[in-house]
Amino acid sequence: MIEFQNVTKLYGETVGLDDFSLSVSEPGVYCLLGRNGAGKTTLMKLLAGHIEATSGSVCVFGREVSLLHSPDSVHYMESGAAQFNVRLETLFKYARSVNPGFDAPFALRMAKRFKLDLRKRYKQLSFGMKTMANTLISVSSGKDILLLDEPVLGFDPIMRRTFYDLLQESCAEKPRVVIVSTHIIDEIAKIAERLIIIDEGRLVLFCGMSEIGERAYLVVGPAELVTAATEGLRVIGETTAGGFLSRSVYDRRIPDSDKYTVSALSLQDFFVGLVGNEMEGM
Ligand SMILES: Nc1ncnc2c1ncn2[C@@H]1O[C@H](COP(=O)(O)OP(=O)(O)OP(=O)(O)O)[C@@H](O)[C@H]1O
Repeated sequence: MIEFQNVTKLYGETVGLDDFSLSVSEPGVYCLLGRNGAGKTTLMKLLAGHIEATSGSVCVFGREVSLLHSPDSVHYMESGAAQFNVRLETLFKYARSVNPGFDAPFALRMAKRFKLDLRKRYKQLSFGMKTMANTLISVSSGKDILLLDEPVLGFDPIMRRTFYDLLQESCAEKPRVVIVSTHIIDEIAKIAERLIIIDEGRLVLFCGMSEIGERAYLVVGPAELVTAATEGLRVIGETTAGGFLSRSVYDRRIPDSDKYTVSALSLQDFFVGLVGNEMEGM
């Protein structure tokens, strides 16, 4: 479906992606994580054919993507790019006329759930509502590959919950690849099936969410016992307080013990441990 092969994207001397390879072959929700400037938007723009790789290739359904061949199966709306001066109802009609696959009934259902007033002009919407309108048009696009760049930016917690429910409903109705980039990590963790982490333009991790649940955990207890129990394992973060050591581990599980506690690591803590510590050379 999607194939990045040794893709490097340079903006002058700045690295957007660096020898990046990734192969996505199954539908599902993919959570794309990376720090600011890691290359998430660059990845999406390359996939949508909005920019071209400096070297390497990007293919969608076996066809190489370029500025001249942007894939019809991909929907991507650059955040902040749109400044329509029309009512939302007109915008939906427009979306339908340029894309016959646009699922208008679903878009209307979503707008109702989001309490979005379709008679309002796009320009008059609040920041969160504009994101909502963009997100809604994207999810209703009917395309096989959806790229959602910060789709819940400016949403209140209730709207975010509504969005995740609707995305799940939409994917159940029509399975497809949905790549979601967000900094609100633990919320997307609840619905994503797979995880892509990039850092400084490079792929750091690509795995199933269940693997994180199995292999990422926290061990807390007396320092010498925790040190011994986690010896040889990949420790991605640690803190000490009063003779107690707390270690975040990404490796095989260790057995439970009454000498220390082993508990689940949130995706956010896992991400911070993995990427934050690597940046500091751990
Ligand atoms: N048009 C551009 N011109 C110059 N440099 C750019 C351009 N677009 C992106 N970059 C640089 O490429 C790198 C990756 O940027 P990108 O926008 O892909 O990151 P991101 O992961 O989406 O970040 P964020 O989470 O902050 O949105 C950054 O160093 C950024 O400054």
